[in-house]
Amino acid sequence: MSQSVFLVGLMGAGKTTVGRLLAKRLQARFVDSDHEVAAVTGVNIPTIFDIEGEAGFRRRESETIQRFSQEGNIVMATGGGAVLDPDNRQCLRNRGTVVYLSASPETLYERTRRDSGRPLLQVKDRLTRLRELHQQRDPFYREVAHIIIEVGRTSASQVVRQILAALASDART
Ligand SMILES: Nc1ncnc2c1ncn2[C@@H]1O[C@H](COP(=O)(O)OP(=O)(O)O)[C@@H](O)[C@H]1O
Ligand SMILES: O=C(O)C1=C[C@@H](OP(=O)(O)O)[C@@H](O)[C@H](O)C1
Ligand SMILES: [Mg+2]
Repeated sequence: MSQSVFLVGLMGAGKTTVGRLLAKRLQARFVDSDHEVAAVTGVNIPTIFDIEGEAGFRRRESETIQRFSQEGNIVMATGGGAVLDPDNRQCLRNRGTVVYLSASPETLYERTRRDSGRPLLQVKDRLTRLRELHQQRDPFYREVAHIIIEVGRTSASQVVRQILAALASDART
């Protein structure tokens, strides 16, 4: 495979988990954009939000996406908000195959239960926040995606199998 694969979707959809497994199966390099942003700054995502605000984090995220999407043969897990920036959407759409891992807010709620690493979910009513984010972002995920996978009750390895099947019948790969 030389065409890169970019995973998009909300927090908890499984982009990081599935991306790592998918990269192994495709013998491609795995890149997690959050991980790269943290590596460059030397601090974790909540600390970047604290110091630079969400806007500072988004700038760093966009730089990371622009840089890594130029490489062929990678699997990249993007952060859930990467699609908010039209330049990011264009870049992802044009430089690889974009896979939207689509899940209900209820599923995302269950999966982000024990998490403290996502600043946007440090609120009292996490389910309402996830519903709002879903409503706001779902149209962007659908706009940018070449492939949409519903990930409700599917295990991560099943999701990988579904992506591989979809890639096999996709003209770009
Ligand atoms: N298909 C799946 N089924 C059940 N749990 C999953 C699945 N994919 C991921 N998870 C779990 O959900 C949580 C969030 O996954 P993660 O890969 O960090 O999502 P994202 O990167 O999209 O925010 C993790 O605890 C992970 O183990
Ligand atoms: O949805 C978002 O805006 C964010 C999602 C996170 O990544 P994951 O989608 O991997 O959790 C991370 O980039 C940051 O906390 C902001
Ligand atoms: Mg992630």
